[in-house]
Amino acid sequence: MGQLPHRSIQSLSRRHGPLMLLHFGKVPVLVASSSEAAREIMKNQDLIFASRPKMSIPARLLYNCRDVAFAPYGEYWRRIRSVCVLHLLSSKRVQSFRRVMEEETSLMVEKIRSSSTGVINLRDAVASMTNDVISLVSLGKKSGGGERNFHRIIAELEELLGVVPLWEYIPWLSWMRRFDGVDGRIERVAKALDQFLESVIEEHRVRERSECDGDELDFVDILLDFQRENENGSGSSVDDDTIKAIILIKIEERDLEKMLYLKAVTKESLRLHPPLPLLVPRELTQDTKVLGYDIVSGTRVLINAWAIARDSLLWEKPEQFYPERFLETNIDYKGLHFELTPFGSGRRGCPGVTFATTVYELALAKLVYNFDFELPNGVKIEELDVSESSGLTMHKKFPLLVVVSPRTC
Ligand code: HEM
Repeated sequence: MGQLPHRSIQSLSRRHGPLMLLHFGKVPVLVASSSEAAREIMKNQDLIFASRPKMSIPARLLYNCRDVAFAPYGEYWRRIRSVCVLHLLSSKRVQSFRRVMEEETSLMVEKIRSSSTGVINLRDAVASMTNDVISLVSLGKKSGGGERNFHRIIAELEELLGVVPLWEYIPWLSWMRRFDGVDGRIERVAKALDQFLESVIEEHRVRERSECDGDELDFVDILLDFQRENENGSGSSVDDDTIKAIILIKIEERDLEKMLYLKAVTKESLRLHPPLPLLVPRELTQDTKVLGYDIVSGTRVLINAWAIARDSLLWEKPEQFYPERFLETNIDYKGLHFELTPFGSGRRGCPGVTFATTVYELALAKLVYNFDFELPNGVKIEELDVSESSGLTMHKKFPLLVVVSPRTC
């Protein structure tokens, strides 16, 4: 599979077709690489494809998969997802985070403006702003000191969630665990995360809540309220580990309406560089047929959204960055168009779409409004290295260094 499995799977599917059944050790894995196959899995048969496989690394790091993204399909998942969607990720709630987003994107612009070096690492500037927005709305405080360290741990968590160890699929290779160092990293990260989240929860518990306006509550406040309501009411209890697991998946993720070109640029960026190229693995819970092939219950499912978004049968000049293509079509990434699903679709589709795209578009709008950008040392745009790094989420491998100059008009 190599470091970039979406690329290896794409070349395999070019030879063997858009629906392949692979065997990772003993585990059957169905790989979908066409929009028809993706529609079949995420829409027509969504219910029986809505579970997640139990994988040992997420289980250890995410409190036995008590987070929304890795929890198996069922009542527990339905309950915590609805808390996230209703209280944290709805359009109304995202609008209430708007002030934080405005302030942090303006602060990013000011930092860039006052930088004396002239050459800016844009990748890190945007990542740091996104981390600050997410820290503020989730934890109620900004990155700094201990939290900076926390962002390093989160980066390591993200990397570990993307590791697919051989011993996961081939049990007799489990002796390798003693030598590959993965277990040690998992234990270190799990401990550091737990200590940090414990302290955040404790701080929120002892903090006096003044006449708090509902909109000022952060994610942890809301989850603690949910915990209290469940203790007093008839619902089943929500313990601290559940709260920690839910916070983690939120953090890890990290008058625009009229700006059509800007929206087209967002779509084109997500088409060419979806942060989760293979989405999040699913698991089939019932025997079925997909595009005429029999698939047995328990099969894992990967959807190569990256390959579908570059399929030459669906896209003209698919490798070219050409935002204008979206000015002439209504295709978007909200889960209804299976040629573009960077956020997945159906029951397990990403509930953070509005949150993510609002921050992204606001940051982009402020950057292009305030600055002109050039690549340093006369490098041409076609020469820019856009290689990807490995992990659960895909990042640009090398920093994006740019020379900025303030716009005068
Ligand atoms: C550009 C940014 C983002 C991308 C590309 C993205 C993409 C995805 C994808 C592909 C999935 C799996 C979908 C599927 O299986 O069909 C997912 C799930 C999820 N995402 Fe996002 N996401 C982003 C940002 C966010 C943000 C900011 C949040 C929260 C604040 C978030 C919260 C979640 C959650 C909770 C799930 C699990 C849903 C479930 O399994 O029920 N995401 N995301």
